[in-house]
Amino acid sequence: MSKLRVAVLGAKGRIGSEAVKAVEAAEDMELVAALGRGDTLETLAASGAQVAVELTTPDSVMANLEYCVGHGIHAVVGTTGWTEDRLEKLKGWLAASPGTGVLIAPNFSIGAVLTMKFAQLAAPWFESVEVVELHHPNKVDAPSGTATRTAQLIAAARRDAGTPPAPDATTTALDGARGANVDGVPVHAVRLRGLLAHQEVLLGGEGETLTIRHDSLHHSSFMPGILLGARRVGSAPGLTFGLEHFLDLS
Ligand SMILES: NC(=O)C1=CN([C@@H]2O[C@H](COP(=O)(O)OP(=O)(O)OC[C@H]3O[C@@H](n4cnc5c(N)ncnc54)[C@H](OP(=O)(O)O)[C@@H]3O)[C@@H](O)[C@H]2O)C=CC1
Ligand SMILES: O=C(O)C1=N[C@H](C(=O)O)C[C@H](O)C1
Repeated sequence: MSKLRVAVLGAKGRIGSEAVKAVEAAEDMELVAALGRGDTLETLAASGAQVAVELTTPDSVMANLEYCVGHGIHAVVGTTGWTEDRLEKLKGWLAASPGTGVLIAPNFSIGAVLTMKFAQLAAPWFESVEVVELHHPNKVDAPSGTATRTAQLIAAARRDAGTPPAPDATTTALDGARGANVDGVPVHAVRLRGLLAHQEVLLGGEGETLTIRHDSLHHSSFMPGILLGARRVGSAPGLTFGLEHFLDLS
């Protein structure tokens, strides 16, 4: 059987360099290109890549995806920075390139995907809910893509269930003290040397609390999800948002 031809964008980065090794080690894949900043995207088409794994930066991801989708190259995207405007633009490119698939995964680790699922399930049952994400200090964006997605899923679950807003008597606060407001859910971002990627969802009700915590201790935690995404994205034309859709968890 012929191998899946995979390219990695952001190949010298923290997660991209790990993805290069994972693709090289996968028996059903061939690494056909490994691009860093400044490398020409024409290498992608010339390499015959079927799937591009996009692990760059929020300022680079859109141009890379426009090229990939325009050339019928499926994409598995871990890069953060997704807004409604950006998603709409991407959907427009995909509409003009039927058959091409893009997976955007706010988090590729199974534990993080399950954290989001568990949080969604628990959210309507507690009066209060807040999200705390903790990352290495080299991360350029805050809050993390995972925390943003988690808060959005929590907010939707509470809206659907008719759960009232969480109680909060704060009348005076230093800027930022109550975190960022993501769809009504406070999200707090910690940056600390020694950490990689961690998240807690704190839920509180009368006389009880529930904490859902996930820790990525090494970039290897993201690799099975990336490889799964690369194998599946070609059979999922259009936009898939969240790895849970390829894990039958949606
Ligand atoms: N979804 C998930 O599970 C995960 C997502 N991430 C996300 O992935 C992204 C990368 O994270 P991380 O590896 O820590 O960041 P790094 O800064 O370590 O890596 C990004 C790499 O991309 C390179 N780059 C920038 N622009 C381009 C371009 N146009 N073409 C090719 N390469 C480019 C950068 O080069 P230079 O240094 O020269 O700028 C750098 O080497 C972030 O958005 C992060 O949040 C990270 C881990 C897991
Ligand atoms: O930058 C990181 O490191 C990570 N980024 C993603 C995010 O913003 O959610 C995924 C994971 O948290 C690691």
